[in-house]
Amino acid sequence: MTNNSDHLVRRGWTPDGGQDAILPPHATRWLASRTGLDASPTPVAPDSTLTVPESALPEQAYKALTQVVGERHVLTGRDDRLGRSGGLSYLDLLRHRGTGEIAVPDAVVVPADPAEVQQVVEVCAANGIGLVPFGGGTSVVGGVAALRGDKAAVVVLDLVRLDRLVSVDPVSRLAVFQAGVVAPEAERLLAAHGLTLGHVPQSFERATIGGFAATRSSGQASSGYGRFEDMVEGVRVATPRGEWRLGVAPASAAGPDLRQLVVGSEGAFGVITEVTVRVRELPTVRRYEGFVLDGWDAGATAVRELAQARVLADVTRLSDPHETDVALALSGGWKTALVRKYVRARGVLEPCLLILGWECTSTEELALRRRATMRVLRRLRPVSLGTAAGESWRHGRFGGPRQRDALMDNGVCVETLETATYWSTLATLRTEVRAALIGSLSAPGRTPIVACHISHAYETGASLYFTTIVPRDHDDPEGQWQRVKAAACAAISDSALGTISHHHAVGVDHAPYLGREIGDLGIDVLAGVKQTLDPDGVLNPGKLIR
Ligand SMILES: Cc1cc2nc3c(=O)[nH]c(=O)nc-3n(C[C@H](O)[C@H](O)[C@H](O)COP(=O)(O)OP(=O)(O)OC[C@H]3O[C@@H](n4cnc5c(N)ncnc54)[C@H](O)[C@@H]3O)c2cc1C
Repeated sequence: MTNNSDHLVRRGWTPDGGQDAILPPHATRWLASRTGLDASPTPVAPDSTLTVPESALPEQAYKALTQVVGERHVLTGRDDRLGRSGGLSYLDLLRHRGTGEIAVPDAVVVPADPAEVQQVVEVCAANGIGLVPFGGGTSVVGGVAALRGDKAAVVVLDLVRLDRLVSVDPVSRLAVFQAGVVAPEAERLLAAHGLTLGHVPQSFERATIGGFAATRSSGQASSGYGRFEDMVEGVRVATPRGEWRLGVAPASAAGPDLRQLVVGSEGAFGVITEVTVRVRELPTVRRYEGFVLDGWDAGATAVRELAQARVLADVTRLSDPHETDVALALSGGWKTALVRKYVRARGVLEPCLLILGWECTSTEELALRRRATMRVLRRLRPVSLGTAAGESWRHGRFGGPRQRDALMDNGVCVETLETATYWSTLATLRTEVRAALIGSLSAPGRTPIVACHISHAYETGASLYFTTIVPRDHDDPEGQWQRVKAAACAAISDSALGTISHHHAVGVDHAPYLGREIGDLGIDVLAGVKQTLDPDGVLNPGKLIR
C-alpha cells in the first residue's frame, strides 16, 4: 500500500516499538532511588496478542469507497486497522502494550488527492459512517481515536498520499502544501527554494501540515516563527456540504476570519486537504546557547522581560529547577558533574536552564539580534553555559519520545500536559498544577517527579509544559493516569487561570473541560458550525465537542 510503514506501529515513537530507545544504567539507578522504581521490565505486547474486532463496515459503504479510491486503498486487514488505531498519548501507548481496549477502525481509506478526499467524505456522510482524519497520528489527546459515536462503523482517512508541495509563490512568500506532507519533507521541499516554514514541534519527525493546522500546533521556534495558526494563509477543506476554500489576502475586514474556524477544528468540521502557508527565507546562520538563572521567578522574569522588550530569540525555553535537575541527572557523566560544580561555585542555588536559539540569514543579523537579547538578559545576571549547552539541547531535542519508550519499557508512568496563562498568574498556575500532579501521583513507595518548562512566550504570558515521571501502578495503569489527568485538568479549569490546552488541542481528553473555558454559548456556536458543515455528524465523532 503506502510507503508509510511506520504508521503500522502505533505503540511507540521508534518504528521497532522502542528497541532503539535506551535508558543508560546510571539513569535507571537514579530513577530507582528518586522515585522508588523497581525497574521490572514491561515489554511491549506482540501485536498478535491484541484484540482486534472484525470489521463492521457495511458492504454497500465498502463498495462505494472502493469506487472512489480503488480496492487497494480501502484496507480492512487486521494489521492495517490496528496500525491506524489511536495516537501517541501515554494511554495510547499503554493500550498497545496490552492494557485496556483499543478503538480499532473498521477500515482505513487512503485517497490520492483532494478530489478523492471530498468524495470519501460524501460517501461516509451518505452511508452514516464515522470518519477520522489521520495525519501523522501523533495526537496526544485522543484526537485520532477511532470512535464510532452513534454510527454503525468508523473509517480512518489516512492522508499519507496527499504528499505534494502544490505551489510556491516566492514573491509573496507563500507555499501551498497538500495536508499529508510530513514536516521534514515540507522543509526539504521548501529548502530547494531557499525557504523554510520554521515550524519545529517535538513531533516534527512524524506530524503533518494538515495535522498542525487542525490542532493549532506550536513549534519549538514559535517565539521567532509564530504558532502554526500564524502561518496559515489559506485552507482547502472537504466537508459533507461540499468543498470550502478560504484565504485570498494577507488581511481582511470581510467579517470574522473563517480560516480560524478551520484552524483548530480537529477534523470535526471537515478534512483539510491543502494549506497555504507563509514561508520565510531559509536561515544560514544559527546559534544556540545555554544560561542558568537562579530560581523559577528569576527565570520567568527573564523570559517575560525578553518578550516584552520584543527581543526573544527564535527558540526560548526555560526549565524549572526540577526539570533542570532531571535533565542533568539523566545525562550523567563528568561533563554534567562539572556543570553542577560550576553553577554552584557561581552562587546559584536553584538552577533553571534557559536555552536561547537564533536562526538567522546572516552573521550581521545574528549579531544584531543577539546583542539586543543579551542587553536585556544581562540585567538578570545569568550564568552562561555557552554554545555547548545550547547545541546539546538542539541535538537531543527530538529524543524525548524515544526516551519515553525506554521509560515505559522500565515500568514508568510518563506523560506530559500543558497549559498557558498571563504573566501575572503564571507562578500561581504552575504551583496549583504542580500540587495537583504531585497529590494525585504520590502513593506509598512511589515518589513522583514533576518537571515544568516554558517553551512558548508572548508579550502577555507564556505556556507551561509539565512532565511527570512515577513508577507505574501495575494493578491499575490506566486508572492511575486518568486520575492524575483529571486532577491537573480540574486545577487548570477550576482556577479559571489558564487554558485547557496551549498546543496539544482538545481531542477526547480535554473535551469535558472545553465548556468551562469557552462557556455554554461557545459550545453552542461550535455545535452550530458543526451542524452546518457536518449535519449527519460523521466527522471525527467524540472529538472537540461531545
Ligand atoms: C512526542 C510528541 C511531541 C509533541 N510535541 C508537540 C509540540 O512540540 N507542539 C505541538 O503543537 N504538538 C506537539 N505534539 C502533539 C502533536 O504532534 C500535534 O498535535 C500535531 O499537530 C499533530 O499532527 P499530526 O499530523 O500527527 O496529526 P494527527 O495526530 O494525525 O491528528 C491530530 C488531530 O487533527 C486531525 N487531523 C489531522 N489531519 C487532519 C486534516 N488534514 N484535516 C482535518 N483534521 C485533521 C485529527 O483527526 C486529529 O483530531 C507532540 C506529540 C508527540 C507524540
